[in-house]
Amino acid sequence: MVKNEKTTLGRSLVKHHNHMIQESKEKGQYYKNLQKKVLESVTEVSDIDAIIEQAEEAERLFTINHSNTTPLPINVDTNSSSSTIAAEEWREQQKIEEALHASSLQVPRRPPWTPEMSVEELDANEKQAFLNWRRMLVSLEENEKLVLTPFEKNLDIWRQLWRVLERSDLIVMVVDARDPLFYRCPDLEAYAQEIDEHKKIMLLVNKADLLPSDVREKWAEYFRQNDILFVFWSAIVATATLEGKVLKEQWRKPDNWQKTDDPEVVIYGRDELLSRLQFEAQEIVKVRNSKAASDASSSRSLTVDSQHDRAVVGFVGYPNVGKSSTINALVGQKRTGVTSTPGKTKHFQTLIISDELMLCDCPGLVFPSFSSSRYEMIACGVLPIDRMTEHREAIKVVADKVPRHVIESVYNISLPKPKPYERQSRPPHASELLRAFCASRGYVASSGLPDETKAARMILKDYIGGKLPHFALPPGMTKDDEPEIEDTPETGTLEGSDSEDSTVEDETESEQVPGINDVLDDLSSFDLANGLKSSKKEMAKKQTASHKQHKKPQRKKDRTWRVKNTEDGDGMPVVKVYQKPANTGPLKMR
Ligand SMILES: Nc1nc2c(ncn2[C@@H]2O[C@H](COP(=O)(O)OP(=O)(O)OP(=O)(O)O)[C@@H](O)[C@H]2O)c(=O)[nH]1
Repeated sequence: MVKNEKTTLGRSLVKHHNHMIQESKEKGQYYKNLQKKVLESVTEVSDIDAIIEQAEEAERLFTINHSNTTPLPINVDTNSSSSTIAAEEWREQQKIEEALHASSLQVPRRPPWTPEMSVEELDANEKQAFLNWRRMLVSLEENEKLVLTPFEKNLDIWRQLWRVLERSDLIVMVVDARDPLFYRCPDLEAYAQEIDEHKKIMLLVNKADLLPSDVREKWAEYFRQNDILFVFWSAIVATATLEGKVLKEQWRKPDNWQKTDDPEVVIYGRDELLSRLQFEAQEIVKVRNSKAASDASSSRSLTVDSQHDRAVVGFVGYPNVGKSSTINALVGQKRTGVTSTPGKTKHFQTLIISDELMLCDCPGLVFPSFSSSRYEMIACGVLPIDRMTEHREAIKVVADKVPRHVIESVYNISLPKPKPYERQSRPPHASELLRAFCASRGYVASSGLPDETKAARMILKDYIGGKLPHFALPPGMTKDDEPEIEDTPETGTLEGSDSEDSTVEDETESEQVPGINDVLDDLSSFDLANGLKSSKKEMAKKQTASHKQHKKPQRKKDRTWRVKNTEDGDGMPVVKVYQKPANTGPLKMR
């Protein structure tokens, strides 16, 4: 009897315990779901997701408005018929179409509002306007020659931008100095002026420490010619100076950074930037206030803080361009989170600097664009590396932009030379770069093949962080105008005769049809590493040391890339070096 009682009590205790666990699990899931909903950047929506999401939204709006919404056209097949036209010709036509539709590529506008509107009304209007905007972009994609790259699809993120634009007098568009136009959104400038004609946009060309001064000069010229207000800046250098850190040389010679007589080419310091921002913003406030005094009806365009005569400067831009780093440097302490992962800032923040100046940090936004591929966006740091599915596509962007000898020098690797029948100046193939990198570091996946995914991630991090130097030139400038990227010692990858051959062929730049000897040569030099030093010397060594070939089975020899290069000095310890964000490394600034 006593035993029975005990068993019942035990059972009910266990039952109660299990029940509590179940309850807490459910709660946990609930809060997790809630958290997920908070504010997440959405740039990738599959067709089916888009259909479901838009159907839900359309239905919701229908019940609110009782109005008929036309079905949203979804372009499910974006690739049709393109295969029939030659790639080059296709690209040309695409460019024409892109230019034709450039003006349709707008950022979404906030619908007109008044303070008297109810929250629900405001919300419904904004959602309807956003849906119309998405519809417009989808209809653009119906044109098979137009391909939109991933862009921000979360209304709440755009809402943050709307608020920052409305509040700010001066809007600072932060761009990455290595390709300022990629990160510039001209329509944002138009939109800011639609809100208030007095607002101005300034291009803050951040990460200027990664740009040689002669390239800065070229960009300065371009900005001046196109009436673009700009400032060269480096948040990382300003922060280091503020903290009294001595920045040591990183991967290039910094001595010529400030070698310029042009005050507009100099990289601004913190105090200079603060006073310039304050000056520009206060000018705007002054003009507006004097206009407002004569025209009382323009109260709608007054910024919130203009009542206090405090100028507001808003920072906007793509993810990862350095908005938060800039604000931290300007404020003088860490007020907003900084990481190399795009999309860190989720909500806009305001920071009062003084009675005269307030700063406003907006979450990074991926603006709609035609011109760049998803992989370019990953390589440029605006989409997270985690979104990379085809790592070779992303590495191709790197291989195309960083000169071959620079890659070899930075990584201390030898990339396979172009075959005699190929264009001698061709960039390395992604596969060549990845395999040479894996070989030098001994990266092997569980399958036993080179761990290209790991290599791709590391290379991309270096490319984004600045360890692999690269930069774009202003439109209209050719490669001949490109200054040589410095600090690239001869890697000694090329045998004397080979390099002579290549100089001759470089001049002609023609691709020849491979002869039978070339094909046989390629086959004989083929190995899994496809990028190791398969030089003639090595071949000769293999042939003469025939006794070694007898001792080692062929299979083992073909896989030498797995363990090769440990004597090259940068085996696994490289991980320690390269995993550290490149920009935390010290730089010397004069
Ligand atoms: N070399 C260099 N790197 C910089 C500079 N400014 C920022 N970075 C780096 O760029 C990365 C992104 O910086 P953040 O300040 O987080 O960029 P953000 O624009 O606020 O990013 P989101 O939060 O995604 O909007 C970090 O790894 C920074 O260390 C700079 O002037 N020079």
